[in-house]
Amino acid sequence: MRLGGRLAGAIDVLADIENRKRPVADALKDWGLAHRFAGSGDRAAIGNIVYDALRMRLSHAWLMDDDSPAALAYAVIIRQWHMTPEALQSDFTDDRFAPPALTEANVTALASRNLDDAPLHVQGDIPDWIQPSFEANFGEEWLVEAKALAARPSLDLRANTLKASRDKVVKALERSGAKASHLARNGIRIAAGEGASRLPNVTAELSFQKGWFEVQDEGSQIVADLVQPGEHDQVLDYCAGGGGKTLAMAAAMHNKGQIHAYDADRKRLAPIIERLRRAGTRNVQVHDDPRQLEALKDKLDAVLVDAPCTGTGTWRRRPDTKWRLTPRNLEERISQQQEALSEAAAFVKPGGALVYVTCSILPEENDRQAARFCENNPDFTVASVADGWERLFGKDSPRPRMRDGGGVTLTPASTDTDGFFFCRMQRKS
Ligand SMILES: C[S@@+](CC[C@H](N)C(=O)[O-])C[C@H]1O[C@@H](n2cnc3c(N)ncnc32)[C@H](O)[C@@H]1O
Repeated sequence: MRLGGRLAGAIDVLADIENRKRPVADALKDWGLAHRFAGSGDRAAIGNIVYDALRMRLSHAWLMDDDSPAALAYAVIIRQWHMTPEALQSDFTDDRFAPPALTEANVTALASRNLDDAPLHVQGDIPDWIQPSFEANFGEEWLVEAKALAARPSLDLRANTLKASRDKVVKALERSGAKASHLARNGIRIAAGEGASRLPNVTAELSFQKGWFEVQDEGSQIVADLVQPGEHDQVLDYCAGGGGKTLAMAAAMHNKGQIHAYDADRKRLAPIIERLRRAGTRNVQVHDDPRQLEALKDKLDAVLVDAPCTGTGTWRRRPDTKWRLTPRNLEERISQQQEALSEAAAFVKPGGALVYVTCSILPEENDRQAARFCENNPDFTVASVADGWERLFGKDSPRPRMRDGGGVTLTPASTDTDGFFFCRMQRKS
């Protein structure tokens, strides 16, 4: 397929997502099934246009004075893939699969509008109602943070040191452009490509089947590292889900001590079994019934609550969720977080730690939750993360946003990772 056919395909997918309120992955998959002649390169290029359009939906629509799927898709090629409207039109003249040309109104708007004149939330490509939360969290830097959340993310992997060193994994994935990450100790990064370029399917590699590495954002690796579980510790991962953090902690503990992995949702927990097997993990017990945890009350050195959240820190990877999020969703997540925190706290032994993590960058879900928890549970106080950060990642490493309150926020703009919040609350001895 030439660019015209790919652009037309992306317009169909964007229309499907909008009309039927469908997840991006489902809409892309259906398009692929209905167009079996399209090769993997075509499908990847269409996916790139769709994801790029959703990441910068507001600013694209403002500059085109049009939020139709066609206007958004054209804006991607012109603004993000750096082709001029003239070059595009000449490329499309003999392409019968190309979409209808840009409208006169689009061309005029694009030539005359300047994004500096747009409302600030449009410049930052975030929903208007969430701007005050960004301002509260990042002060004058909020627009920089918002813009960084609209960029394409890299593909991040974690070397599973139970089976292979980071060097060994980097070598195995050399032809994919894999390099050691700057921050995470076992992190490996494959840079985001530009335009139609696609990321490699690393899970098809033999080295993945052998358990040498996991796909995990560097931010997620860093927060798991910051838990700093000792080799003889008893740890509970209370919201273990598919086990991303459990696996990272199990390797950091050198397969020693004990991790209990629990999740209230059995379906989310299910994939952990196969992942633990592939990783060669021997220090994890999986629990899908809260009654199995009864005997652990007041006994554990560290309890991790990787809480359900709005996922605002992962907007680069899941840009459709940016536009679906509502104030009501945020309220729901806040109350689920409070519930999970108060349930999990019961397992922390005197002198132990309750670790609170989200993949959100909103203060309502982060510092404010930690502060509220400590206010209601005077047995717990927030501990500083600064020393641990230096010890783990070095003095000169990029710094997350640290607050006086003790929690740290990782962001694409500060640490070049997904957005994550980490806070350690120590229980009195
Ligand atoms: C952010 S996800 C966890 C991701 C996982 N830790 C990882 O690293 O792959 C949050 C999880 O919390 C679980 N959850 C929500 N409320 C819970 C509760 N009260 N008790 C236990 N798990 C809960 C959800 O089912 C969901 O799987």
